[in-house]
Amino acid sequence: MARRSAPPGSGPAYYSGAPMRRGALRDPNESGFSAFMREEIWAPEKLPGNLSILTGVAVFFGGIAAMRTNGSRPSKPFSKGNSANAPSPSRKRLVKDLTPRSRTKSAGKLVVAPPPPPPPPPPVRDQAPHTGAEDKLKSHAEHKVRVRQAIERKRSRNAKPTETNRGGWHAKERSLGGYKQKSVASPAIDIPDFDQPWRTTKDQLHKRSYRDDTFGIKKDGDSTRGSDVAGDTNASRKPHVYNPLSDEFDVSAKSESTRNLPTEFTSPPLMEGLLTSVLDVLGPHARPTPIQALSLKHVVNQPPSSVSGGVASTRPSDEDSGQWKQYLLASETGSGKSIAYLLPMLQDLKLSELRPNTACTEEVGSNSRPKKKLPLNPRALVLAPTHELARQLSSFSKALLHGIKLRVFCASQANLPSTPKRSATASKMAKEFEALVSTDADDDAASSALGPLSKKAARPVDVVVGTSSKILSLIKGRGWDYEQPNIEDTWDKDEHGRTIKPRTFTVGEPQMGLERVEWVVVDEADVLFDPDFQDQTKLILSAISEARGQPIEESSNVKPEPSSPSPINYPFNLLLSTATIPSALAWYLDTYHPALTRLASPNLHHLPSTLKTEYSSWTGGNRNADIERRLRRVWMEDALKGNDKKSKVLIFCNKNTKVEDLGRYLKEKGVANVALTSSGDMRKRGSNHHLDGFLRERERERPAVVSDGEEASLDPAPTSGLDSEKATGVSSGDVSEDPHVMITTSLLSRGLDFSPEIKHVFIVDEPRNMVDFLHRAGRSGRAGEQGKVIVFGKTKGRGSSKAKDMRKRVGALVA
Ligand SMILES: Nc1ncnc2c1ncn2[C@@H]1O[C@H](COP(=O)(O)OP(=O)(O)OP(=O)(O)O)[C@@H](O)[C@H]1O
Repeated sequence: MARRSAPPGSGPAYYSGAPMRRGALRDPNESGFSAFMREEIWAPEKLPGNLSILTGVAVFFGGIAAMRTNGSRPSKPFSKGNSANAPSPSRKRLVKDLTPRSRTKSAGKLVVAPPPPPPPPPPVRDQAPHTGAEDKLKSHAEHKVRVRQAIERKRSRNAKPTETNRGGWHAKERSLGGYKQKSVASPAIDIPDFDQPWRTTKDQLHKRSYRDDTFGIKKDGDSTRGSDVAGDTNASRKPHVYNPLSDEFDVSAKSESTRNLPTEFTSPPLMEGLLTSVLDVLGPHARPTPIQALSLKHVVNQPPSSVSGGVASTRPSDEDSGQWKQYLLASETGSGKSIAYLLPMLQDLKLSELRPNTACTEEVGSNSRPKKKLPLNPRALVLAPTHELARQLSSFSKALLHGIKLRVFCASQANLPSTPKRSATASKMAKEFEALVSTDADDDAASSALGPLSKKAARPVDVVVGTSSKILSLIKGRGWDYEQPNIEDTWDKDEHGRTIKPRTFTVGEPQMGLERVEWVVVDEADVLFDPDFQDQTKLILSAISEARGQPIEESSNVKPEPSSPSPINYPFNLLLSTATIPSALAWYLDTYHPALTRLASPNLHHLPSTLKTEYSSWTGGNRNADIERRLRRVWMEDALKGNDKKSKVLIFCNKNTKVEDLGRYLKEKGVANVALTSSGDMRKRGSNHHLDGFLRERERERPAVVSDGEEASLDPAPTSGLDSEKATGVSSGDVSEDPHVMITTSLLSRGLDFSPEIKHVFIVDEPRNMVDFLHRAGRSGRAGEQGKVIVFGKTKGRGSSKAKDMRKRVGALVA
């Protein structure tokens, strides 16, 4: 049967059409309002819902009305004994009552400001009969007063600092001859004058309240030393704030804050010649960094008024009192600690030289009977953990000595242990040294060791800089620590299987006397007093004490510890310098040097404020490829910024094998690089040429002007480190350009002053601890230069929690 077609305009079969509209059945005479009421309000299906809405609205408005009349205060007064009839306060009110009215943030904790004065009493009314209307009026007036007070409180919290609350939380940026720092002052904590240039920012203070009191001096058991800071102590007010890094750093709370630090290198006056050299090196507008200011104030012996590069008439007061100085200088990386310890030392050496009856030539101690004169007889020693650092420090010291003509000798010749096994270069150097020192007698011998000086210009060495092991071999003779294998099983065998008795090794002659040593600087003290290196360092210090006639006797009965210290008083000035105070160092100092004064900058244990932190995620594939990509991104950013020069990048790995692997990979990809491991051949050269292009280069040292105006060359080949000779033998990808990448381990993370061209530090392996991180990162962003540290890590999936934890820790270091 044929299907009937649907009528035109009809919908599909499932389409039911629009429902009939209500209005369709409406009485045409009914008004719109009554239709609305009938259909929307009174309609039986809507009535219950409408009634609940109405009830809700009524309760809401009723509640408001009730609160307005009775909410602010119990309608009936109640006493302690009558608390039963007290209205139960709302939770909001309860909280409000328990919370201090006004709070001020200070130094990372909430400092509770005194509560505001009580609200003014309500206007006095006539003693008229009490009516309900009057109660309402009264509560309304009180309510208005409270609202006004709340507004005022809010305003005062947001208010800009006034003159009396100068600084408040307002950070002020100042430019300081190369050092740009933010400054802030808060009346709530005791930090130095507002005029001091190295103030911390609000954020810094907030994040590290525990450090506010590390600015300044700490001298256990001696409150008089800090007499010029008397009254400044804020130890009692120090908030206890949890520091997530406290297991790694000493955040001891025993320091005092200090005021009135010098803001110029001239105050207190340095000797004229020394001041000129400092300004030559740093620039004419340079100002002391915080740690330098502390050193100028507390460690530098001011020259007597008769001296301004001329002749001193008296010894410095410290010497008169028979007190040897013991100071720890602690401040963040790149903040100028070298100058902070060199200035007091060099100035004092010069002053003692100018003194009548020159003490610098006297030998001290009861056993100072005339001995065989040794080639080196310095008055100061500077100990450094690596040869590279020793060379750089020696060059830097020389640059500071043009004006005062003291002589520095770098004891580091090659990066080899002091065993008889030496490379050809090293033994050649040793022979040269021995030949030089054996040709002349007495002090001239030492000066001849310093290079081709004419006899007229020859002077004894004043300062020796070197690694502990090198200095020990100068003191005790080359190979003093060489252990002759006595067990026959370890001896070599010839082709017939017979054991060959090893050649007896003769320990070399000592080359350095210690009787005249008056100053010892231990740079990177946290390394050199680390349990691994402590023995060597202490051996040198005891040897000096013995040579000066005051041998150190260690008590063997009780094992000393901070609670029962065993103070060691060395008969010379001892300066320790460090960017981090790990717990081990703090323990050592508390135990053996409880009287040592700690000078610390406000930014200690934080990254330099000019150093930005960035995180880079591994993609999950080839990590070397990720590093290469990031390197290229750095250079692309340089190009986009219009920089002609590609910035240099320092990459830190944990292991030598990783260094070599990454070096090879980058080389294959055409990225020229220097891969430097602790055992690399490049380090055996006895110079810093392997770091050329990466270390900060200063103007080549000017020849020293000797007393009669004659010029003489000071530089022996091994000590220079600033020579422009290009490094050879470095692994290089693209031979057409100098390497822009250096890959290394923590070996080079200590103390070295890298070039400002190093704008990026890559940390590709998780450092062992935060101390290590601070030192690695601190190779960039030095002396107020901009820098960036890029931390690589896994941000997703398994193993990412480690990276997250690392981020948290790094976050706590951000200044
Ligand atoms: N007052 C200053 N003004 C400008 N530059 C300075 C000042 N003092 C030092 N510098 C420069 O800052 C750089 C870093 O100095 P230095 O190597 O002494 O830092 P440091 O605190 O010892 O660092 P690290 O902890 O890494 O050893 C040097 O190039 C130095 O010349």
